[in-house]
Amino acid sequence: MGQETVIQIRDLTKKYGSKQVLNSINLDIHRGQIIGYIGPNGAGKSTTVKILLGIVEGYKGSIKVFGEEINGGSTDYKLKVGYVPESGEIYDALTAYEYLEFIGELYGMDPDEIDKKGQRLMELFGILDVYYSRISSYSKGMRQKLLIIASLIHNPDILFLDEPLNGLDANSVMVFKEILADLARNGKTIFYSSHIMEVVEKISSRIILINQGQIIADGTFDELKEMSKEGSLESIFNQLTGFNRHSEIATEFVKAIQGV
Ligand SMILES: Nc1ncnc2c1ncn2[C@@H]1O[C@H](COP(=O)(O)OP(=O)(O)OP(=O)(O)O)[C@@H](O)[C@H]1O
Repeated sequence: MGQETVIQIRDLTKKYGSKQVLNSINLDIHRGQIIGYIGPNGAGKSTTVKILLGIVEGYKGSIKVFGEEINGGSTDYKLKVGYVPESGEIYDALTAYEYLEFIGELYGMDPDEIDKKGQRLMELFGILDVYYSRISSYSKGMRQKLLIIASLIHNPDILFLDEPLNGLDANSVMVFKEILADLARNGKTIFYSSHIMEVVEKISSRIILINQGQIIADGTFDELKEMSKEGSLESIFNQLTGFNRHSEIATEFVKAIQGV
């Protein structure tokens, strides 16, 4: 597969007002990698992803996707990108059929192709029976499955996932993890943001840990283990982000609830 760079980030810096949210991020992401992008709440993960997607502007530095600077005006690269947002902004009043037609057409797909593919993917996820039902009637997991299908319907080369397992049952999680591995084997690049360390540890070919807007670790799970001498990704995460007050905070929290 070689080392084809699909995303190149140089000195990416972003401020909201006077708050420095990203502080000189440098990254080269290669074709076929599954990047586990992790970090504490507020570290800057979503901001990075939204900048890469062209949703957030006003940053400093350079970002090239497939060799092209993304603030250069061309939005062609967006056709090659899929995105599962953390909180699904989804049109409740539409049916899955209507929603997928809408999304697919934005990507320039043929309506019949969208319909055929949409039905097949819904069938494989076990939700074909609600294809013509309004999304407002869906369970949480059904909505998540639809969001995943919508992000993949145009066969993107890069996939950004923000807590994609939200609401999925254990069987669906297993299927989805296999899908990600298969996609990566087929040369797709996956940017996976999550707080579920056991999953990130298992599926990622490379883990990037961001803290206070800076990359503080970047490597395979084995390399991170070697670096920190900790066993699980959860404990590596705690150690590298300098956090060891779990019990103390929990005790104080329970005391505060009880008013003591
Ligand atoms: N639109 C905004 N205006 C002002 N500040 C923002 C905005 N969006 C994000 N921030 C700030 O930027 C910082 C990084 O936020 P971001 O959403 O990137 O974090 P994150 O790593 O994705 O966190 P989480 O794990 O909680 O989702 C936070 O301090 C947040 O308050």
